[in-house]
Amino acid sequence: MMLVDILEKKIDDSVYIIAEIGQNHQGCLELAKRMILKAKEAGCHCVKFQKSDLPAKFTRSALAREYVSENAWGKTYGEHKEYLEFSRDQYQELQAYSRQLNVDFTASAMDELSLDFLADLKVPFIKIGSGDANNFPLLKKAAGLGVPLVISTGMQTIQTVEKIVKIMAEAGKLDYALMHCVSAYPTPPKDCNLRLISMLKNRFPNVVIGYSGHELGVAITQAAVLLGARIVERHFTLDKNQKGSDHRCSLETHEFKSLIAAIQRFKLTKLPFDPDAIISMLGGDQELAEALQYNGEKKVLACELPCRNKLGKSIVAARTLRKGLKLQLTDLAIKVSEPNGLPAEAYFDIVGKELTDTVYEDEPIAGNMVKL
Ligand SMILES: CC(=O)N[C@H](C=O)[C@@H](O)[C@H](O)[C@H](O)COP(=O)(O)O
Ligand SMILES: C=C(OP(=O)(O)O)C(=O)O
Repeated sequence: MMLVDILEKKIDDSVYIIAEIGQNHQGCLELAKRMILKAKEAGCHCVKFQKSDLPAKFTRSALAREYVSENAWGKTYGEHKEYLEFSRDQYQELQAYSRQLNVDFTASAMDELSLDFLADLKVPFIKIGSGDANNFPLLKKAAGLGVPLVISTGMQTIQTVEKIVKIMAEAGKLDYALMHCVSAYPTPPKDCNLRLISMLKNRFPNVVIGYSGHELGVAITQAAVLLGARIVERHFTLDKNQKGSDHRCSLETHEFKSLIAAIQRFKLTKLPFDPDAIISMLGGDQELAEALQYNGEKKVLACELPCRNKLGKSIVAARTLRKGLKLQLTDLAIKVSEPNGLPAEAYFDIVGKELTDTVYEDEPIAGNMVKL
């Protein structure tokens, strides 16, 4: 099955399944290949990686910060991320291997250079992860590339989601999907907020809605499908006990197989089901009930704050900017910064505003540095 068939609504009884290998390959090409093979054997339609150009995604101080964690692959966050990053040649090798196995191959583009890189590789679609859902210039650029997009919405407010849809509409972009997502690893069931899938479907009836889940197990993801998610993404691992931030909330091969088998048994043309029907269909327990309870409007949740602080994007100075300057777009860049600055969604709002402090290149612009 191809993603475009879902995006063009040519198929309405199937779900496109993405195995998010992400950085669960431990920086090892051979393990990455083995994971691709296992994901294909489990029945996934796509294997996905995460592509970053580190100086484009992170400020120098974000790369230099100490990373003290049992999941660290280096002393600093930069060394850690470098260890997990594959080169162009390695990407090409993984892409060729996926082609041999007849499984789609792609990655999330975590900065503008990575977006160009993936467009150049001619992947079937590009993923924009939650960390960039408020990175409006990246979204504008992505919308102009002529490549289908899958955009996650974790750590964001409904206002930001509306802005994403507006950016796509202004670019005349139709072939994109929005993924409901909560960026907490693992996400507690009560925070999964699955009803937002129905809300997104009602609010944006022309947009395909999917689910990128970080909870434990498969039942909540099955419920997401019964609410109408047509694309499912879950982290994939060959062993949940390995070192790394994402392994615990990932699915092993047998779990992907059981998730896919369950989805194939669903009568998807009868969708959507209501939460009570879903709980009884899935023999649901307390956790499923919590995931399906109404949790209010889409907002940034407390459980997402650690991820937003670590990987959320801020506005930073593209070059040294002197006090008194009226800010122009070319003065600004969007990166993960240490400490955080104004959130990326404020990018267009601060243009024309006066800077009250000098900000050095690659340093964050904080709220109190701009006369609003
Ligand atoms: C928001 C986002 O990018 N999340 C990604 C996708 O879900 C994650 O895979 C992170 O890259 C990962 O959890 C980071 O872990 P560490 O900080 O140990 O490299
Ligand atoms: C961060 C990512 O995904 P999500 O926001 O869907 O978890 C990603 O795909 O890189």
